[in-house]
Amino acid sequence: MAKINFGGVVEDIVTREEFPLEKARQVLADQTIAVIGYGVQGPGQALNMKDNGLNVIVGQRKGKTYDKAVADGWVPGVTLFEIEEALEKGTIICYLLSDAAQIELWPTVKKYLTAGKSLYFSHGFGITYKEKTGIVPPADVDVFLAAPKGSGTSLRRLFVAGKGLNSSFAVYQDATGKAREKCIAMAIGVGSGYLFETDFYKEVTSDLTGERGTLMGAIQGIFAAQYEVLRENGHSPSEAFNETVEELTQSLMPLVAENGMDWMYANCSTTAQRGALDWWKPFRDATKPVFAQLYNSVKTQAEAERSITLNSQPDYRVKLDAELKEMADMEMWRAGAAVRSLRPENN
Ligand SMILES: NC(=O)c1ccc[n+]([C@@H]2O[C@H](COP(=O)([O-])OP(=O)(O)OC[C@H]3O[C@@H](n4cnc5c(N)ncnc54)[C@H](O)[C@@H]3O)[C@@H](O)[C@H]2O)c1
Ligand SMILES: CC(C)(O)[C@@H](O)C(=O)O
Ligand SMILES: [Mg+2]
Ligand SMILES: [Mg+2]
Repeated sequence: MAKINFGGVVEDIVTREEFPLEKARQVLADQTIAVIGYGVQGPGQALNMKDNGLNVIVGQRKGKTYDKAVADGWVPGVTLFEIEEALEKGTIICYLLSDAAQIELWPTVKKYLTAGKSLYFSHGFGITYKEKTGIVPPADVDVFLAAPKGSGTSLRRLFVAGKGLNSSFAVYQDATGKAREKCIAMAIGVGSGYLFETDFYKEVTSDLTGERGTLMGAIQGIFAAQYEVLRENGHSPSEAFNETVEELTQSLMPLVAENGMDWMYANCSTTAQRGALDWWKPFRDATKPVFAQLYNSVKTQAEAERSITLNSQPDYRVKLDAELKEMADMEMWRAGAAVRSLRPENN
């Protein structure tokens, strides 16, 4: 493992140089990798592994998503199967159903986890909350995870562009003595950039915090707050949207991604520098208690409980669609659709 200094803290990291794709292919040469579920992570991981020369099949129930798998080039009866058939053929079972569906399907999956097989996750959820999920793998299978730090959509897009999302990896159970090398090989195979090690608890705890926090929940909240203040003070929707979201995503964030926010601060107007230097701490101080509350809600498993209970109800889809529609109907995101349609590349 490479020792990398992250701002003063040295961590062991796996890079593609130390664990090249060729090594991943050797480790996984005799394996049939069954990707169960073809939602968001399923397609990204399955297609990347196939393009990386690994032996991959997909297990998906019939319907629209199965048809999408066919459209993506998976061949029924050859590389695309009903879930149970894929579970039977697979030696590494990639459990990429939604976290709620993983609970429902677990009794079926467990039947096919015979000695020496591997169970792969992209989240620490099912195992960490085993008292709630009932997901307790047999002792004679390897259990590990590789969790791409981003959407399955970007995992695929970046792979196609010759880049890679970073992933965390963790081994929960090593029955064969080979779990760790299989885990790393899988993480490289799905198209990761570099890998950092974690455990199932830390993965789920940081992931639930991140997606509820700065990655989605907090940022949506801050967008809404600023947009509302601008609108309440007479600014037009286009002005409010451009100054809240469009400039961030189109201009500043790509630069922050390349160079960091410290560079961004050093490369804006002196007027912006003064104000942004003055205001970041009040924003930190105002939101930190909310982040502490969020972390606590994750730690006490209240978030897991809520997610399992609400996502397992029969009318879950209907209720979710209503909540998503409410967001899509916000003036801010309707203004956003209009702004996006005006981007030169969309004309
Ligand atoms: N979405 C992401 O980008 C992302 C990123 C990192 C990790 N993860 C993790 O990866 C795993 C998969 O997440 P996802 O977002 O790709 O899942 P998803 O919500 O897109 O669902 C995946 C599949 O589950 C199937 N499914 C749902 N209910 C089912 C049922 N009752 N019976 C059979 N099949 C059913 C769907 O057909 C779909 O193919 C989860 O553990 C998630 O936390 C997701
Ligand atoms: C893409 C995310 C938000 O990082 C993932 O954690 C998810 O659950 O979808
Ligand atoms: Mg997540
Ligand atoms: Mg995540």
